Amino acid sequence: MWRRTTSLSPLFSSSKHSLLNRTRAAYGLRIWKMFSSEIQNVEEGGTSPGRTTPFITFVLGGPGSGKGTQCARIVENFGFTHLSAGDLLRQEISSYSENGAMIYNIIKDGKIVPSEVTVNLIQKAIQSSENDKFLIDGFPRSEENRLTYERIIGAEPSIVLFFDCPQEEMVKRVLNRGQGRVDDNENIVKERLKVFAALSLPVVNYYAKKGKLYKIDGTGTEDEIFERVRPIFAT
Ligand SMILES: Nc1ncnc2c1ncn2[C@@H]1O[C@H](COP(=O)(O)OP(=O)(O)OP(=O)(O)O)[C@@H](O)[C@H]1O
Ligand SMILES: Nc1ccn([C@H]2C[C@H](O)[C@@H](COP(=O)(O)O)O2)c(=O)n1
Ligand SMILES: [Mg+2]
Repeated sequence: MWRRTTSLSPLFSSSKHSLLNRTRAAYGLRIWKMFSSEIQNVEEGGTSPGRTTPFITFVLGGPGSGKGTQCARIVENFGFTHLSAGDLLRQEISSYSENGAMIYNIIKDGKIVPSEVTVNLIQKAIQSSENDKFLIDGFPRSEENRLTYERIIGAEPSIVLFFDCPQEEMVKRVLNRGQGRVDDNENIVKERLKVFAALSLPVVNYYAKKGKLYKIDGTGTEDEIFERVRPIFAT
């Protein structure tokens, strides 16, 4: 069953104690320890020294469904830090890191990079940020991605957004993107769509069953789509 954006549960509470309870439910011990000084403060009823427990939103959708575009709007309006798994991987390629060549060879074929590589990049990015609200865009792309994240980070997302868009529209957007991405061509976009249907949709269904999924109609203008997203984050 899909969660509808019209029946929104409050995502951000003004009460520190309800934040504590909600994040306790959502996060496992390892990520909880990363933020332990703040937790102690909240439990003692003290004031926050600037860092709170993280609120993590996974952002899912097929290639060209508008994840990156809408994440930029959420960042502008709600102060999240945007971590695109694809961008983190592309940075590894452009910095000629140890895994760069391997990542390039996988991305150029529209396949999925080994989960540990991607999760380690996400973990580093979270740890090096001062923010406590993250959009993790394009992740998890597979059940294996999801399970590896849970194993390494020891946590689950607070919520999951899914941009639902017809294939023809996604293909049109990808082919018009004009950013010179090695995977933005007709053959590879077809492969990415197949990978999305076979490996990513099961993850979408998993979070729907857990009641964490917000399915958003990804058609229309960027503004129209953002007006569907806004109520999810508005207090
Ligand atoms: N509502 C929209 N209508 C038309 N074009 C759009 C819309 N939203 C985004 N675009 C354009 O479509 C292209 C793909 O959008 P975006 O990069 O946000 O998708 P994505 O889901 O992040 O894709 P990928 O998974 O391939 O990174 C971009 O050129 C973007 O400007
Ligand atoms: N969890 C992920 C995310 C991305 N990749 C690889 C494979 C994708 O085709 C490519 C581009 O990602 P995008 O920018 O479209 O989100 O990056 C992956 O292997 N695993
Ligand atoms: Mg993107």
